[in-house]
Amino acid sequence: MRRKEMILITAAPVFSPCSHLLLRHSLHPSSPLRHESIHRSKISRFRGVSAASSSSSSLLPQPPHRPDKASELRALWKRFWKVAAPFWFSEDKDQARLRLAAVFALTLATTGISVGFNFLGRDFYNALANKDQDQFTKQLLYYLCGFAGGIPFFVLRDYAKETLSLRWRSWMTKYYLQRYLKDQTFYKIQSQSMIDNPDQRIVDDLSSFTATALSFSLTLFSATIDLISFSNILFTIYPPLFLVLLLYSFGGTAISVFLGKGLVNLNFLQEKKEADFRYSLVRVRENAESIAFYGGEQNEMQLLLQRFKSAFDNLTELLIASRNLEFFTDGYRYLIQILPAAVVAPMFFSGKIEFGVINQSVSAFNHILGDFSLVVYQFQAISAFSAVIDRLGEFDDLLDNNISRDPSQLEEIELTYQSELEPSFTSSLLDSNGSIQSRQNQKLLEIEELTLQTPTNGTTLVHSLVADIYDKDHLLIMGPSGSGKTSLLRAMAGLWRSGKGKITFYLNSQDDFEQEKYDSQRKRSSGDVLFLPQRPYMVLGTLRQQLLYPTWSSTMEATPGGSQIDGTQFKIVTSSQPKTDDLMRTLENVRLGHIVERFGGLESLQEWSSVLSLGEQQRLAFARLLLCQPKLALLDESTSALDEANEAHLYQQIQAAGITYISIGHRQTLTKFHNKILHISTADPKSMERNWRMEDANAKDSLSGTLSQ
Ligand SMILES: Nc1ncnc2c1ncn2[C@@H]1O[C@H](COP(=O)(O)OP(=O)(O)OP(=O)(O)O)[C@@H](O)[C@H]1O
Repeated sequence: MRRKEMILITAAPVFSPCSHLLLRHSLHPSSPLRHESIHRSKISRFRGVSAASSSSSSLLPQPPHRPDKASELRALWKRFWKVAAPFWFSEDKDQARLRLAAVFALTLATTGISVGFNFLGRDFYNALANKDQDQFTKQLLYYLCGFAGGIPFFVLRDYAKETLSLRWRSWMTKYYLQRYLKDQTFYKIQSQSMIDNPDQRIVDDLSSFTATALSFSLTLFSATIDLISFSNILFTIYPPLFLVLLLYSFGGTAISVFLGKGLVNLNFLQEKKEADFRYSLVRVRENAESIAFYGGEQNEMQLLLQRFKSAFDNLTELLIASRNLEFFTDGYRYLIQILPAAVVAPMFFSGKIEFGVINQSVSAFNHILGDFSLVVYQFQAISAFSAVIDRLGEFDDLLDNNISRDPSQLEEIELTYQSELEPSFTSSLLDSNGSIQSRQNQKLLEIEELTLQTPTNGTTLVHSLVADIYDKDHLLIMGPSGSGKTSLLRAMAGLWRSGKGKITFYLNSQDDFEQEKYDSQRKRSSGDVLFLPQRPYMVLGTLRQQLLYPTWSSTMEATPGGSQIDGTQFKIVTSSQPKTDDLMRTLENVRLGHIVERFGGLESLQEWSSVLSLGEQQRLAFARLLLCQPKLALLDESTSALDEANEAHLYQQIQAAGITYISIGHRQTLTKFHNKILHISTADPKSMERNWRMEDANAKDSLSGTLSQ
């Protein structure tokens, strides 16, 4: 529900004799308001069902069974409160409550002004009917003064409401983003298809929630005040008119609920189909090069048209259904204009009331009917709002980690970070010129009896892995495709917890350990561990930002409107930011110096994943690694797109920088940059045998191995 609707319900019947036309306009198919209603409407029984990405919808949990309407309403109210409450108890609560009080006060004032206009209207028409020119001029003046004094209250009420809604949205956006990006929740949601379209919930649903929640509360408030003020007027004029009004509004509500029930479902489907269509277009954009190489335009065209047609067909049905409903609702609205006049006219004819009272009763009737007919007028908006509450409530539960873990899963991998141990172990390592040296090193990583499973179906990938990684150890993980190499890195990064066993990192940064909650995200972002995926992630930004990612980021700005969510959680705190010279030198070190000139400097803004080759992107990722200088680097086939000479060069660079690394790779040429090799074979689901073997990279004979591949 939007601003225009609020005015229509509370003020329009008095301000304009053509209020019904305005009201009708707000629900006209071409009205933006109506469009939004149609576009967003869904029903709560569809909770949990995808509203956009068709690709994920089938994986989503089925909607829970709802026993009856009363408990459904209670659950909806609980969800509403859970989503709405935090802002009003946040650090910004004083400002928020003050502003809310101002909005309510202005609403009260506008209702008072409406009542005043109701009486002005009566006297105005009485003067007209009595041909009393002096009185008429006086009333006309009063009316004009009333407009001049009253209109600012209506405008200010709407402005105050909109700004409060924006403030609320801004706070909630930050609140949701903070939890979404915390503890890799965004990754769990995506990789396990927990809910559909979190992005849509953060952008559209939050915006719609704050605006509608505020509008609905104000509408209910002003409807109650209106009801009290105008019922009195109407009752004083003619009590039976009040009875007619009650019958009319309750009957109208029941009929429109009955006629409109199919519409809600169609609205829900419309949103999903439109989102599917939009999603296919986004995929064409994202995969433009692959599609162009394949020459797959025809297939894409067919798919796109198919999805559009599906949306089109549904919209056609929806328009027919809403047309049928409008036959009733439009009639309902028009009849209001003559019904009260028809009821009180006999009293006017018999001289019991004056002419102006007819206008007054029409106006009061309109007001009260508007209050009683909220369901008729706002049918689509109410159902859309209940769906928004459901979607946000579901998201909120997930972000609170209430449903992120499968309760049937009793065990999970334990991932801990401890301060570093005293150097106590002598390990062998390969130095840059290829000879083996022995020296005392610190243990950086310990893996104890790790059994790793896939999160969605619990397939075991690795059985009882035991491994120790010491400072300057370089481990290469090898194995057939799909055996679980990347998944092992996922477990080390804390992304996957399914399985059992223990992974312990021994890293320094004593200060960090004083913090109460110490999570893997913080550890990794503190620069101790850096992960390089096979396909490097290019952020949206300049070349400088590419190089600084993810170790250094710009400080978060204050929330608009002054709300004070702590934005520092994701601020990355490490050593001071590298200077331009360091960045240039590092680019030279990874043989990318030429791109600075090619793209016009470090501040150049490009779509980097498109303008750099995959090999160049992998070199850029190594530049990040060299700048960040982590204690431990996890490299997932991060040189797969490079020629052997470049690959060797990069490994020499990170060895020279003293970085300990664990790599995944298929090429035999990689072995010379590692001193340990972990061979993983595809796990046999029927066997509990270990499916891995650790060996010294220099014991070349054992590379033929005994493992079945
Ligand atoms: N989110 C997931 N849910 C369930 N299974 C998954 C998931 N992600 C990956 N898998 C499965 O886990 C297995 C191991 O995947 P992983 O990516 O670790 O293999 P890999 O050894 O790195 O393969 P490659 O060498 O081809 O990159 C695969 O069979 C894959 O299909």
